[in-house]
Amino acid sequence: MNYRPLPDTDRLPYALYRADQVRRLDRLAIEVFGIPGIELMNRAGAVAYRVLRARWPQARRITVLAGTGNNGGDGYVVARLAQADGLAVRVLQLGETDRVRGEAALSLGAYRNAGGVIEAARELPPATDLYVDALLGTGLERPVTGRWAEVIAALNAQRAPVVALDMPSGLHADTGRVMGAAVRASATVSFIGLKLGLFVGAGAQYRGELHFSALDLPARVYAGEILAAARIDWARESRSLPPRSRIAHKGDCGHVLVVGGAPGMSGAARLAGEAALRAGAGLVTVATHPRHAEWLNLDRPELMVSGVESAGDLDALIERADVVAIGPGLGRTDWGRGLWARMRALSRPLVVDADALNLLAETPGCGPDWVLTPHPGEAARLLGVTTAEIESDRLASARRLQERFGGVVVLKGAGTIVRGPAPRLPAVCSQGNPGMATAGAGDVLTGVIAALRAQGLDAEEAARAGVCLHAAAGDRAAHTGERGLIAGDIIAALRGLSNGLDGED
Ligand SMILES: NC(=O)C1=CN([C@@H]2O[C@H](COP(=O)(O)OP(=O)(O)OC[C@H]3O[C@@H](n4cnc5c(N)ncnc54)[C@H](O)[C@@H]3O)[C@@H](O)[C@H]2O)[C@@H](O)CC1
Ligand SMILES: [K+]
Repeated sequence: MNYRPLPDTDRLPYALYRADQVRRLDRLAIEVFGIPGIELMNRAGAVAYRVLRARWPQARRITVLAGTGNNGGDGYVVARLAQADGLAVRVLQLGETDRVRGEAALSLGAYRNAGGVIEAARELPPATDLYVDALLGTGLERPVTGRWAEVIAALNAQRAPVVALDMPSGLHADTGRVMGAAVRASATVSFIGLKLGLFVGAGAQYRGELHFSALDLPARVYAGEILAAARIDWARESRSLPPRSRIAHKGDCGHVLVVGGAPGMSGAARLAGEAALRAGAGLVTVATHPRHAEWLNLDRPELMVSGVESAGDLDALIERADVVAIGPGLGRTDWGRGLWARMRALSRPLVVDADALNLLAETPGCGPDWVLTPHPGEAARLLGVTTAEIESDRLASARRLQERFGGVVVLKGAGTIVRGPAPRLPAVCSQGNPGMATAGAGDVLTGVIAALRAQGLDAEEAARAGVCLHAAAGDRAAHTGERGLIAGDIIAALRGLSNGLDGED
């Protein structure tokens, strides 16, 4: 992922918080642990300044865009430090400085006492090497409009790097929604707690390279706060993968049955099957339409294939399988409908994807041992809402899906969410890239989750690990470029990653 550790910034933590929670942590640090607010602000500004100096050491002219809240306060600290270092600094203010209160006012005073000047933000200076976005942080409370939106649009239209303090201004800290306009940052330096909105919604699009500092707050500040979600990545989730027994035989590594591949859509089932093999399943059978059953595994003979005319043909196959992945290329004709109807009636561990989800949307039901893997469009059909509604609060959408359909929900998209039954924390995957928006990538994920489930992980572990393995494999495949990345490239990266050979991207 887009993260380079720098001195003075911690490795990205796994805890994600909402804005109200981070405010509570702030308050606790100040009121209970006695760290003055201005001290926190000075630390925040200092960390951000070090990040920008380390990343853009050649920048001599720095322009700070400041709002009237504490985010602006952090910005004045950066301005003061840059000025003390002999850089050419301009601070452009949005909103009146006489509205600046509290710690931000102290910070403004310190900047002015050091000879700093504040200018009204009329237009962006034509020559600047770097911008600091200190307009809005977690205090964003309404859509960005008028002059603020114009300044943000101008910032996004120019070419100099932009370092956002705490959050890219205009990005909602809880949902990652763009509130009218948002700063497209080159880097974001976030403080105290990582905000959910940096990882869900448009977060990945707007945050740029991500840095974090807890500002040296004692661990006890965090002890009482239940996370809003956990960030997950392959480095961490790979730990749930059991080591292979030295005396394993193929039956010990699980048997996955993939059900799908209506005429014209055999590739989807084939991709899911091959992905399951590469993610370590001992045996994989593809149950598919008889029309192409004979040639489906011609170039992948390790896959077993069974042509099924109708649901009755499935029974013997189900008997031998540990996990069934149903949906890739299933279609919605009588053939696919019959197979889905048979599968949903059985209490087998299922991974439900693609057309099986569309059929589930037609006749809703609930399964305790299901992993559902909808993309936003399928999620919208399942909940009877629009895709835009799903996307406007992805975490809430995943919760509603889980409550309605049971099992574990994997809501795909940038920042894939894994949501098991409460009180388990929702998880947000911080790996993956837009190259993975390609035909068949979802089929690969289905195969991977089924393979991990078949190797003994429970539904939620398999969903979390599967999402991260798939995303890390996509990142690995994207080393040679996102454009033109195909599902087979993701499959090709699975094996190395699942053996710990290239665990971190
Ligand atoms: N002691 C603290 O509380 C610390 C706060 N920190 C910084 O403080 C930030 C939070 O500060 P605040 O709570 O003051 O909030 P912000 O500075 O994020 O913004 C609040 C101000 O912006 C205005 N505003 C909100 N939405 C707007 C919109 N759409 N258009 C125009 N104006 C809008 C509000 O009226 C208010 O004046 C954090 O993101 C972080 O950068 C850090 O300095 C660490 C310590
Ligand atoms: K900001």
